[in-house]
Amino acid sequence: MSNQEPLFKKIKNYSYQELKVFAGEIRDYIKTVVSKNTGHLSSNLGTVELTLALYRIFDPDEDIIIWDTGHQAYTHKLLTGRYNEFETLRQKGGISGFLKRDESVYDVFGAGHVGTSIPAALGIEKAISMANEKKNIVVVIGDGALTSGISLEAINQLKQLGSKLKIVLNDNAMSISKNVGALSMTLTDLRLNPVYREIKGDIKGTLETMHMKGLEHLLSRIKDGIKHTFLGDNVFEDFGLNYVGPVDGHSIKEMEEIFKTIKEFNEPFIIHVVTQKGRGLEYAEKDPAKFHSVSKIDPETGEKIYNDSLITYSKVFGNVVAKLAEKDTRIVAITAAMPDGTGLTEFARKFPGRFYDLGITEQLCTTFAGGLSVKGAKPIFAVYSTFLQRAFDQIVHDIALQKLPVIFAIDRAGIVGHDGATHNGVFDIAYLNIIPNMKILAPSSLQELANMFYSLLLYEELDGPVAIRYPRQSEYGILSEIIENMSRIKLWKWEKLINGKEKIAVLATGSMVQPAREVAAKYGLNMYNCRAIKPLDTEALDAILEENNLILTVEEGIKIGGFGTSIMLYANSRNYSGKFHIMGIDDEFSEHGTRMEILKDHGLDFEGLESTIKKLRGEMNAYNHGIRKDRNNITGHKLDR
Ligand SMILES: Cc1ncc(C[n+]2csc(CCOP(=O)(O)OP(=O)(O)O)c2C)c(N)n1
Ligand SMILES: CC(=O)[C@@H](O)[C@H](O)COP(=O)(O)O
Ligand SMILES: [Mg+2]
Repeated sequence: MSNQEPLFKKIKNYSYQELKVFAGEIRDYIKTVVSKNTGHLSSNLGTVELTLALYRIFDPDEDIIIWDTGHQAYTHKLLTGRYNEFETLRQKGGISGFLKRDESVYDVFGAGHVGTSIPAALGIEKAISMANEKKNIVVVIGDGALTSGISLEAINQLKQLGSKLKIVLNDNAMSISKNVGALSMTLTDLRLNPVYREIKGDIKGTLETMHMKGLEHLLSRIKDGIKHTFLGDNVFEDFGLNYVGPVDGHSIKEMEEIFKTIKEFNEPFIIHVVTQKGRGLEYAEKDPAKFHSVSKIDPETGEKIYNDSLITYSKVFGNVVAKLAEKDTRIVAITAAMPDGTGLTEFARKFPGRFYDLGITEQLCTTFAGGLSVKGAKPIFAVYSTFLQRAFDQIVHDIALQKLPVIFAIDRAGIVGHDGATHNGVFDIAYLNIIPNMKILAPSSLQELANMFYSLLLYEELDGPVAIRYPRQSEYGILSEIIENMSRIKLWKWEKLINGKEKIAVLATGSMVQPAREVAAKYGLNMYNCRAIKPLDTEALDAILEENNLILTVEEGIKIGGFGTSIMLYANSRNYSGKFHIMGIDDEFSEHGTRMEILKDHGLDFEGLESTIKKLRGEMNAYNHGIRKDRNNITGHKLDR
């Protein structure tokens, strides 16, 4: 935890001119660090003035300020004692790119997934009132996050719970891509409707008069005249919130006036602040979605610094399904606000009528896919592993129980790298493995990913849901060749890759096949690509149990409930008497760093796999040698007699 004096104390004395200069410095600093460390660029450039204004009026030592998601809270980090450490953003051992309670007392509620701010703030508000304390509680939430299920569920409770939350709605009309849904249209209306604009013009003057006349006058006006100023009669009023706005999110002065005023009220408010995603950096302003989350870039041009011949699993997935959808008109693709990240942009362009971006609604997407499948469509829900966690019950109750043929394309499965603990997709094997009727596949290469979708979509009669999990990884490959070379594979059969010399079998799945294969080749071990995680290929497994004295399983996922656990249970049911070892991720949350650094921490890189395999092989040989020696001893002893 940082010992630096928090800057939010200092900025209270800055003039507006000094604030303007400081905002420029912050933008430069964010650009410099993010371009070399990776991170969230556009969203953070948009919240600089908003954070400065907020922290001049509300005091993080006195008030409670909760940020949703945290991908836009870099200025918050800079102002709350982490200015120097910001250089280490998202690096191993450095500060997190999201909100983390262990990192700072000012990160009141940890986040990374959207929509947690209003629910958590409501709980905090109730706990404070139980302790007879009084504090201002402020939430900062984006227009995208506002549309997520739990945000709306929480807003629905505000009135009933007598909440006094001050919700700052940071509206940039964007989720990662363009925001979608009716609420986003309402926000556009509020932003653009000339009636509101006109009234907005009144706000400043009215507030000034109100301040002059004092607080009592202010309070007396809240129910009547205030509505004229605070634009009532919109959807938020129905939920018990006083609506204020729209406010210019790049005018510190304008925001301060509003924040100062609403702070005086013991009433719940939504303050509609309009910001520009990517503000102040030309390339980010032009294409905020592209610079939402960036890998290393040239800070001046925004050009990516990467090897052009590497392609991602997401890109192959997206282009493959866009190709296959030409052949089968029943194929439909769904995303929960991640069309770019999941690689579905090409599909959306080619088949707008068969593409659904339903906003940040993983639960809705899952059950919606179920509905589509009931009437003969072939829905593919493309989703990051970590976000699919939100839809566990929908997978169980709506999909698997009813044996509905929904395909889950699970991207970012495994360690994601710099995003860290909130985003690692390490639980999906375990949480899907335990669901009856669920099938799970994991490709070991880009070509195998293409072949899996090809075989599944064009040849397989599905009798229930299938998940295909693949990592946040780039590999060498040429997209056109991968698509041209697509062929039918036996989806549920494991592939023996190496006929070893020893009675040791390595059973690896997905991203772990390639590194495990290198080690197995070096030591002459039997090596299998276990592309089907569930159901197990029991025909192959029976033979493996028969032929080997040591079985090692390797997966990029949590060990408990994972692939290795399934093999162990099966081996146990067959009274396997050989040795068994599971390699995967221990029962802990992994930190941030590069993907390779974190895999190394878990012993899942080449060196880690080699050292475990060498050790186990050594123990095995010593054991066998021991048995032979014991046998010799016994025999010798007998001879002695
Ligand atoms: C549950 C969940 N689903 C998806 C995401 C991915 N995600 C991160 S930020 C974001 C967009 C949020 O939009 P908004 O709240 O408006 O923030 P902005 O970036 O526009 O400031 C999405 C979809 C997530 N973090 N959590
Ligand atoms: C904040 C958030 O959840 C997303 O922006 C996520 O960080 C993107 O991850 P990728 O960079 O892997 O697409
Ligand atoms: Mg937004």
